[in-house]
Amino acid sequence: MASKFHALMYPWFASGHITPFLHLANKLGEKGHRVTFLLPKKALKQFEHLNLYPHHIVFRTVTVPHVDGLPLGVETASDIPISSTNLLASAMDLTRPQVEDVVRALEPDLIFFDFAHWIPEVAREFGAKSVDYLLLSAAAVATLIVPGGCEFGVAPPGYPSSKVLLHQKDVYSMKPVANSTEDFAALQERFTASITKCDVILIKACKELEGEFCNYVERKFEKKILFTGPMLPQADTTIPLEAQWSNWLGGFESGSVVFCAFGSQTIMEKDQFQELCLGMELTGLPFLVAVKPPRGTSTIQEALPEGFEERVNGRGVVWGGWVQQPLILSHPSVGCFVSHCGQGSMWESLVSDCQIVLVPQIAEQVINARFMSEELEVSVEVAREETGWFSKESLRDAIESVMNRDSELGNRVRKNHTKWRKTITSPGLMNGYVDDLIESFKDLIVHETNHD
Ligand SMILES: O=c1ccn([C@@H]2O[C@H](COP(=O)(O)OP(=O)(O)O[C@H]3O[C@H](CO)[C@@H](O)[C@H](O)[C@H]3O)[C@@H](O)[C@H]2O)c(=O)[nH]1
Repeated sequence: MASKFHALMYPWFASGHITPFLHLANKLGEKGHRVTFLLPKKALKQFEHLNLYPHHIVFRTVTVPHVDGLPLGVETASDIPISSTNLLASAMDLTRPQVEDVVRALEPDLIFFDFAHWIPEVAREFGAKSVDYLLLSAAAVATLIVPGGCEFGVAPPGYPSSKVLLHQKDVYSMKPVANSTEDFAALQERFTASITKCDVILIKACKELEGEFCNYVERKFEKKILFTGPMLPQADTTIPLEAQWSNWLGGFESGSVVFCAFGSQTIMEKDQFQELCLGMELTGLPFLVAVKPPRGTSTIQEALPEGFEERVNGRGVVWGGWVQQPLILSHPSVGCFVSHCGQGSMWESLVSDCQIVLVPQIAEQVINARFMSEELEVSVEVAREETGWFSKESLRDAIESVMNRDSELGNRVRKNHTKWRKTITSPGLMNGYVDDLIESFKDLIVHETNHD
């Protein structure tokens, strides 16, 4: 083969997926490889600025067909509650003829995917190799994806941790991802088919951080597993933080502001959202909360607790739209990040200087949060009741435990966080992983696939 390859990327229609696929595309583009990046029409505007190598990375759009049950015009997961994932995934399945046309015309060497479980068949038909890119921590793959999985509270033989487990009390986190058991089963089948049929599994994990989990996953799958290492984006210096936030944050002392965001998909129940606001108020600290309006409301304003705005006026803002999270996390005034621990946010929190408080929403985020809090000891997880509810007091206590300068726990997580940040940002580590990955991809392209 030529020394440079051509990869097609077709990520799940969600910003938590499109963004990290683009980070990988940039690493390949930086080394001179070509990438054709497929995404829904509406998503193009939101993501094209993340393409740092336009000479090497070219976008193509697909039209997302309508599926009964989805509101008209829906193209990405941010437009729907997470429980409707299966419907949008069915719409993605209907794009297969469009994808086949692109593959037929462009003849890529590799196709990267995650949700489109039929990609391995398409790839094989047109002589490409398929890479299932799992945007999950190795711990989440070990507990939720490997054959057999994990029972509540029980570590299977050889599983590397007695702490990073789901327990009966986490059952709340299993509910939001599907409307019914059939939907849940359909999603699981999708992942199993992807893993079984692809040529290689690529996991967005770093052996320095999750070594034992990486080893466990490698032992459990009967196929080649690659790890991306710290797939950190290059800082985008072309777009500064919006003035409204840099001005507002600039009015507070260094490290004093609590920033809270729950990713692109979380929609909270209204009472839990109000409790979150009240917990922020109880801390007495300045805060910026950027989350979607809760279920059943169309604006944040209509959902706020009684009298809240007047009481926190000048020190607290609750915002219902998108903010530039990485830039906010690197603002000197921000000292604490209250996060749902989606994988993108997990990495962004690790490379930031902020203290980390975790409020996971779905099972995979619970595993990430346990890994961060119990194994690495870089964060604290907010305590929940048996019902899954978290109180304003438990949120306040968790924030105080890391923000209080005299707190032993706060100092411990700060010290551990500093150590891990240095490890994952150490010079040469990321580039070494990228070079190894590229060699593995080249090997894959030249060798015959040896499974059916
Ligand atoms: O106002 C916002 C909200 C989010 N982000 C960014 O959006 C990304 C969010 O990604 P992530 O933290 O992974 O959360 P989700 O959007 O919730 O991601 C989905 O996809 C992830 C990757 O599979 C999973 O780990 C999560 O559980 C799943 O909810 C991050 O880069 C954030 O910086 C912003 O820039 N501004």
